[in-house]
Amino acid sequence: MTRVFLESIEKRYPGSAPSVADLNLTIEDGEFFTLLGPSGCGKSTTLRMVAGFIQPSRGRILFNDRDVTNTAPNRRDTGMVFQNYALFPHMTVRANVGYGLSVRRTARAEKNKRVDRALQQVGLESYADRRIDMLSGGQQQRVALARALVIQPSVLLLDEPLSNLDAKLREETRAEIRGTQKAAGITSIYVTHDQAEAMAMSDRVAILESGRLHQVAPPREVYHRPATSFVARFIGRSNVLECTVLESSTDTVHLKLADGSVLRAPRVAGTVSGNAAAGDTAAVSLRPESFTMHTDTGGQSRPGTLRGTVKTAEFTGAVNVYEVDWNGKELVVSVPDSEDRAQPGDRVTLFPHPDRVWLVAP
Ligand SMILES: Nc1ncnc2c1ncn2[C@@H]1O[C@H](COP(=O)(O)OP(=O)(O)OP(=O)(O)O)[C@@H](O)[C@H]1O
Repeated sequence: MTRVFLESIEKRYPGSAPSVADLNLTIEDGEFFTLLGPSGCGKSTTLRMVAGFIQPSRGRILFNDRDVTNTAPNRRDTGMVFQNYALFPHMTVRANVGYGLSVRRTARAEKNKRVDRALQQVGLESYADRRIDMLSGGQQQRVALARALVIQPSVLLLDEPLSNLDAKLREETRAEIRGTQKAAGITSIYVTHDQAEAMAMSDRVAILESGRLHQVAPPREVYHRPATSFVARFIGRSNVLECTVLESSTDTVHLKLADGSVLRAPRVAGTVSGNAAAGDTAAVSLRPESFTMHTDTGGQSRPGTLRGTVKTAEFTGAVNVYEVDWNGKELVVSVPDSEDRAQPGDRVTLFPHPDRVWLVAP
């Protein structure tokens, strides 16, 4: 039963901007929590501070009420899975998994019992006596997971564990890791730059950029209610457009786009829209699938719509993806395939669904 608290954590290397700046996070007991962001955003540095390999320049790290900020890595009670597995290739699976217990001088019978259980947890019972160099990459990564689980850590730390696997194996292994973590109920912190992986596996995701935290939320919320334009663009695809707030009522914000079109967005307390006031400049995120699209029949523009010209049309199976030139900007629109397909050069009217118009911090 472990909650992890990061309190005002900063990591600054001499002569450069902070790698991690004023980071506050609470990771709940049993949670699968992911640190997500592009290369260099500070996710590995954060994970390594929790492991104890890197000392924060400022702030505290707590496991429940135990302050571990100055505790040595081997006394923190964490298990770690690395990108490159870090296994002993000439030793057997059993010897690798049991290594941490041997170091801790665990009695042989107890050690065997725990190794068997860990191998069972990752589905590798029948490989116990194989040498590591005779396993596939995915199997090696499962051995690395078993080795971390066998010491029954309070917190499991995983640093891009799937990035050496090919795409298909990565998808299979992510489901296995997630299943094993849930069954074991261990508080876990996972680092990845792959947003699809983060969305598929996590209870909650923290999105970092240049050492700064943009948002912490469950995957669906991050997708449908991104806090900032960076999150809207980094998670899936989005059309992010500058706008001005015209007025806000109890549950709706009216906004004006660059071409003068007026859209309505839901007003939700605790988000950018909740604080929107007339005259503010903001940005609006419109996911490609949040539109319906019709071939333009001319006449006056209707309120709440955008008019543009199709530049490209791509059939992808279930949906057609269009690039639409709107006011000199390229919008991506994804609509279900139908008889009424638009062609490049067609004038179209886009109807954003009012519930899917989402205000974000610029
Ligand atoms: N030992 C160091 N000395 C100076 N700067 C460092 C050091 N280690 C990391 N950094 C810098 O800190 C920032 C964050 O690095 P970090 O490795 O945490 O990023 P990351 O998000 O994990 O990236 P990646 O996905 O590429 O591993 C980067 O700008 C990096 O250059």
